[in-house]
Amino acid sequence: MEPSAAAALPFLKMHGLGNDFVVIDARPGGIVVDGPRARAIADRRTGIGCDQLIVIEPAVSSLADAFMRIRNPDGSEAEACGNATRCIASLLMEERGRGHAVVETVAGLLDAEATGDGRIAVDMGPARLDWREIPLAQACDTLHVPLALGPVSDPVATNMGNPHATFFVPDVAAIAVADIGPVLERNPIFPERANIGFAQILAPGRIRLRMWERSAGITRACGSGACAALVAAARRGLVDRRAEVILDGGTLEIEWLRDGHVLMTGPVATAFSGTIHPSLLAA
Ligand SMILES: N[C@@H](CCC[C@H](N)C(=O)O)C(=O)O
Repeated sequence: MEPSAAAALPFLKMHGLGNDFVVIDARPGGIVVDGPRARAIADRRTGIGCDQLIVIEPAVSSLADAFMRIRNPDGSEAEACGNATRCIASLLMEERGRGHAVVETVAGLLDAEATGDGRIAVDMGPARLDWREIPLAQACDTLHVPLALGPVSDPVATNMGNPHATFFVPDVAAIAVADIGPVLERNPIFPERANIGFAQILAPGRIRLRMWERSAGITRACGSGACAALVAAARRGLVDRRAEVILDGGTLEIEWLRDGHVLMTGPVATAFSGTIHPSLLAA
């Protein structure tokens, strides 16, 4: 659809634990929110501002309620976003008047259900552990990736639909995430870049996690990052298969099921709504 025809395009501002999204429903008009438009909207100085732009599109699969397209602030497309999946699932549940929804993404179909206490649980699909699936640039054991920078080394790589590397550290508060995060994200061992997590084991069932997200930088929470951290910690024998992951913006409950799927449970919130200024769609 041409930008002029989309002059009154409405949006919702939602977030999961402070990981914030501009949500556009593209089902009615078929509007295309491409990379340049996503960049313009996501810009916190000149646009609306968000960690990710989320576009709801008609489902491709007959098993899904809608398709969720995820764009990072640089306009690139991400394959997964745990916090946004909870947000979109809650919108679809409200729309359909039921307590479950199936959200389609480029990485697959994600089942979600309301837990009854205001939170949403999402089956984030299987954690993928082979180096080719992360992807990494060279064959290696994903439990010990040969990568080090300053005080961090030896991360665990996990694909939760999107690529993650989790570093275990004794004190996450001491890590200069803004300095080393962008360098690690772009290390040549990650041909598609990677989301970088810094995790501290607080107790057998509690992980403190700070995130540097691919393209978005430091965010208050990252759902897929929390899933990756739990899987990484369980593979290292540091926690059991279920833990609370405490992010800057709050806590997610994560469980790595025996079938390899990862279950993420947490809150969703709507902050405000508005319409997108046509200049942001002219990009
Ligand atoms: N905030 C997200 C992850 C968003 C995508 C990520 N930046 C990527 O590029 O893979 C989450 O909650 O999972």
